[in-house]
Amino acid sequence: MLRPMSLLPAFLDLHGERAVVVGGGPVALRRARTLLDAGLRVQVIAPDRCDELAALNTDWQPRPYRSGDLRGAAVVVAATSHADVNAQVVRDARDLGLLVNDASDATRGNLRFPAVAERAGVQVAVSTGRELPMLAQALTERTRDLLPTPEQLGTWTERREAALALPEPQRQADLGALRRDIRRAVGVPA
Ligand SMILES: C[C@@]1(CC(=O)O)C2=NC(=C\c3[nH]c(c(CCC(=O)O)c3CC(=O)O)Cc3[nH]c(c(CC(=O)O)c3CCC(=O)O)/C=C3\N/C(=C\2)[C@@H](CCC(=O)O)[C@]3(C)CC(=O)O)/[C@H]1CCC(=O)O
Ligand SMILES: NC(=O)c1ccc[n+]([C@@H]2O[C@H](COP(=O)([O-])OP(=O)(O)OC[C@H]3O[C@@H](n4cnc5c(N)ncnc54)[C@H](O)[C@@H]3O)[C@@H](O)[C@H]2O)c1
Repeated sequence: MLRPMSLLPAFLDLHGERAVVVGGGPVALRRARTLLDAGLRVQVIAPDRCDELAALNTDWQPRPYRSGDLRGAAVVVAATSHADVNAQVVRDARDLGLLVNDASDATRGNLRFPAVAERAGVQVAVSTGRELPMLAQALTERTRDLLPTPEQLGTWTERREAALALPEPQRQADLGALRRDIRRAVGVPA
């Protein structure tokens, strides 16, 4: 069993960077979708791939993994059905100082994938610090209905910017009112 540990919660801007996903099954598919949604260019290296993965906009190399495949990548996912291949991918990625996720043994890599609820750029991501993906999934499902609409977000952003431009004490007063409105909308005490 995976020893629970707290990880660094962080959101990475990797738009335009290259990701290499080794493997072409359902797990590689999930990771490829996540990486594409975050604006990365995704290369898939696998002798065969599932139909849904074929439908995505990736650069597919239809062959087994070779050391050297990771040059120029920012993020690497090892998601083959062979633990020894995944281990080699992780070693190569770590030698290059890259972010790497090992689908067969999360503790070997330095990158875990959270469950995510998202609307209009607001993202709530859950990691359980262990392997309980169904809990992470349930918590983000519960959160989804709390996410504001794009219209609410637009109004709140404009109110904040307007308040920041005001002199004190009006600035603090307007920011306080905005904070109360947001907390009420999300259902937490003001
Ligand atoms: C959140 C999400 C993100 C994502 O994957 O993109 C995610 N798993 C998701 C789905 C999912 N996972 C599994 C199935 C069953 C069907 C299948 O086999 O495919 C399904 C499908 C489903 O449930 O729909 C099985 C499974 N998962 C892991 C193992 C252990 C192992 O392989 O050893 C096993 C096999 C043993 C078992 O059944 O437990 C391990 C991990 N899964 C994690 C994340 C990380 C821990 C997250 C945490 O707890 O914090 C970690 C450590 C991976 C990592 O980050 O390295 C995504 C939900 C996305 C959403 O919201 O829709
Ligand atoms: N982390 C998770 O959420 C999670 C969930 C389920 C399974 N897993 C683990 O993830 C791994 C992949 O699961 P899956 O269901 O997608 O597997 P799968 O068997 O459906 O697919 C494996 C893929 O690896 C490719 N492959 C095999 N040898 C390769 C090589 N040498 N180089 C490149 N590609 C190669 C195959 O062509 C295939 O596309 C397994 O180790 C499984 O235990 C992780």
